[in-house]
Amino acid sequence: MTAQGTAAGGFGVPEPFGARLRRAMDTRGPLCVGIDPHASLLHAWGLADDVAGLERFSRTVVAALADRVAVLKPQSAFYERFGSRGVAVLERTVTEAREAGALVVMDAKRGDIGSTMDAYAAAYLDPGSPLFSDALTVSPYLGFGALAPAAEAAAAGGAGLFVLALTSNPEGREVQRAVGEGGSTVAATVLRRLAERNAGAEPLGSFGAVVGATLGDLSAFDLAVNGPLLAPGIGAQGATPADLPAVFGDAVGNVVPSVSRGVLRHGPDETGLRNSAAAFADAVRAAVT
Ligand SMILES: O=C(O)c1cc(=O)[nH]c(=O)n1[C@@H]1O[C@H](COP(=O)(O)O)[C@@H](O)[C@H]1O
Repeated sequence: MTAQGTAAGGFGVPEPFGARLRRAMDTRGPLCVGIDPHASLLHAWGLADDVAGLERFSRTVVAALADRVAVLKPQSAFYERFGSRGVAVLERTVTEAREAGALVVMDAKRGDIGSTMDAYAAAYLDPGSPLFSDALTVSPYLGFGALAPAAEAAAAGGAGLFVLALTSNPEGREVQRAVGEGGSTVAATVLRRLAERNAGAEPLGSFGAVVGATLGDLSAFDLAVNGPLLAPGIGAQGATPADLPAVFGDAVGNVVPSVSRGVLRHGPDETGLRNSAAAFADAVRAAVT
């Protein structure tokens, strides 16, 4: 069975994302590398800030890492800024990364009313779509329930969601730690709703939370959502793999630590990218075991 397994639930039934991710984490280690083609990185790699540069950058990251890291996470914004030709590069990047064995989390942070979420789900979570990805980052700030069409499409297509809960940036606090009608913080409500969605899933639910590695002690929050915890903020934003046990406590085994610029700055040399990802992966293993 590859990372893109299709038949664990019986012929024609896609294997759930959570199960595929758990296997990838166990065999490759849990690291996620973000593909964020900033203009400054294109320049640093000796590439032009144009569609050809974008394509070369993306192909290099995929060639260097898709056969070894559990997850690659392209950031849609850096492709969208080139219009339809940039989105075409994003499509090829997703396809090539998946063919090479990585799971792809599309970082597009979509979130809207339910009827519009249906269309976002068709774009990213329908296996027939050119942008189909193993999982999608989504925003719950139009209400967790508004994400239901995406959750249903993900379940039907063997894909997953990563719902913003406690983001890595300092500005997130005012929204995410605000206390809602029931007396819980917004983030605690998101986490509780994820736990409900993932109840009974084995070995891991398909509905994850985004929880920044930069946030320090999170013991006030119940991170036991029976789903993956995508943890950006390692590298350029200042968190390190050594921070993970203190931030995530007992949930650390379900953490997918995510690094973008911290790895990408070692390109365009493929060996440089591989060595950097391997060093992060080793540091994660040392911190978590
Ligand atoms: O959903 C995300 O991936 C995400 C959530 C979050 O809370 N913080 C965060 O930085 N991210 C994304 O993770 C990546 C971080 O990039 P680096 O700071 O270069 O490692 C960017 O693509 C961000 O958009």
